[in-house]
Amino acid sequence: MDDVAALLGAWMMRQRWYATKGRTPRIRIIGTARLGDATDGARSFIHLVVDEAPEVPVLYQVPVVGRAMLVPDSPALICEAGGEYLYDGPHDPAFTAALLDAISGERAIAGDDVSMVGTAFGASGRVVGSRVLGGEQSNTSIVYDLEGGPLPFVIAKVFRVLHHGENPDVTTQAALTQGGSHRAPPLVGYLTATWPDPGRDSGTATGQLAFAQEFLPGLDDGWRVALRAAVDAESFADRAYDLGIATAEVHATLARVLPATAAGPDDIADALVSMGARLSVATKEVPGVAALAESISAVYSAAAEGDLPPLQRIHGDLHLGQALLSPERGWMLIDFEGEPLRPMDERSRPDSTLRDIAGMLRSFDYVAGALANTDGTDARDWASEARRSYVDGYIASSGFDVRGHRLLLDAFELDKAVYEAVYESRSRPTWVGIPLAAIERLIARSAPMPG
Ligand SMILES: Nc1ncnc2c1ncn2[C@@H]1O[C@H](COP(=O)(O)OP(=O)(O)O)[C@@H](O)[C@H]1O
Ligand SMILES: O=P(O)(O)O[C@H]1O[C@H](CO)[C@@H](O[C@H]2O[C@H](CO)[C@@H](O)[C@H](O)[C@H]2O)[C@H](O)[C@H]1O
Repeated sequence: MDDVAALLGAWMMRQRWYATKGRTPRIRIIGTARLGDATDGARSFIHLVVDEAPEVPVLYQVPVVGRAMLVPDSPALICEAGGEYLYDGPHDPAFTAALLDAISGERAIAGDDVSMVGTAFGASGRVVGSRVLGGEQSNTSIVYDLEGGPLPFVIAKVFRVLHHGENPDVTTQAALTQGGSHRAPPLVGYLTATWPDPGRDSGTATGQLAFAQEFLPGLDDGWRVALRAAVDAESFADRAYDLGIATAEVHATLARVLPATAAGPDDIADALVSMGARLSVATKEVPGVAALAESISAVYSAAAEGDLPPLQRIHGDLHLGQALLSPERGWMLIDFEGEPLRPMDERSRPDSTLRDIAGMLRSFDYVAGALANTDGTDARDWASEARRSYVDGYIASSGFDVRGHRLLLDAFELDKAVYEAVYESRSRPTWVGIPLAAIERLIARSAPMPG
């Protein structure tokens, strides 16, 4: 096993999803489960491995397929070990079929030090093809072509980094499916695992490994649709209005199906404390934020006077890239995993719907920012119209007086822009000016009127 661990580590460090780039992994396999054998003899496994090289060890899921024969020219080859060739599971048809079978067959799988079980919401179908979606980053998404079932296409998202506890990408979308929402692709099912965790009182941890949902082929996400409209100076008002309705409908279903609680002054105080904490981290990392920190704090303090609408499950990282526009079904929301920079256990807590609204408002501003960055096009009016219309649509569907909570909404927007400044400085430094400009605007508009 030690040899396999070292070989896996050498391969993992070259993968997009390897979380601590630049380090040499120190891998220990803590559990292995065999998903099944294909008719050609290929054996599908999921290894759970801990990388002990970083200060805080990271737990990964590594699905592999063992084959006796070499697959010529396969880019999915990981290594040769124990007399067989190991392949990266999501890129191998034996694993992709076994994964969907484990989910939709609701199979309980007892492995070495790890157990797994599938939960299904409906039948899927016979797999006739599968491929990994491009742009693989922290997760790996597999698209399936199916026959003989209710859905022609399914997408399975395989989480590479694992955590104990519920993953909102699964549980929030499961709630939407159970609540009958048409605003998110219906869930087909998911795979849960339990593994040893000496750091926990129970000695074990449980979390989701993967989920599958309907795949809607050929759709553009909202970011592309909006960017195209802005480039053509074509109004986005109607589509933004509909997106406001879609957001409100998702919120309504989630409030009905998952716990929602009235918010009191303590909740506002907590929300503002957490904004303050994010701000202080951001000031250490982004000089542009540090320069504005005092004024940002003043906006947060002003918001303390407001009243917070009820708290409930939300999307958590809503932006145009998380909305798909279907000609037949309208806007649908995806990727309910929450903000990647926020700890997983915080992401399922009841939160304010204003956070999602603020996230989408930021996204319209980003379209203008991205255009100004690329060719200097001024799309500020385009963005203002889209922002107004989005809020109008949200109010029309929910009846919730968003504009009556302007101070809090500004605070959530600022908080998101602060998050974005950190995100951009780490991932796309040339874009950091977009959230920084928004922070300046939000501060200016919140400043008390002179005289
Ligand atoms: N159900 C779906 N139907 C169609 N496309 C999807 C679906 N789910 C995801 N996608 C596509 O896959 C991309 C990545 O999915 P996402 O859930 O955002 O994964 P990640 O968290 O890895 O970014 C999306 O931008 C979208 O283009
Ligand atoms: O899609 P993810 O869940 O990984 O979200 C992260 O990446 C997003 C960028 O892809 C980032 O979104 C920011 O940039 C978008 C344009 O590319 C813009 O529409 C968003 O409004 C803006 O926040 C997101 O913040 C981050 O969590």
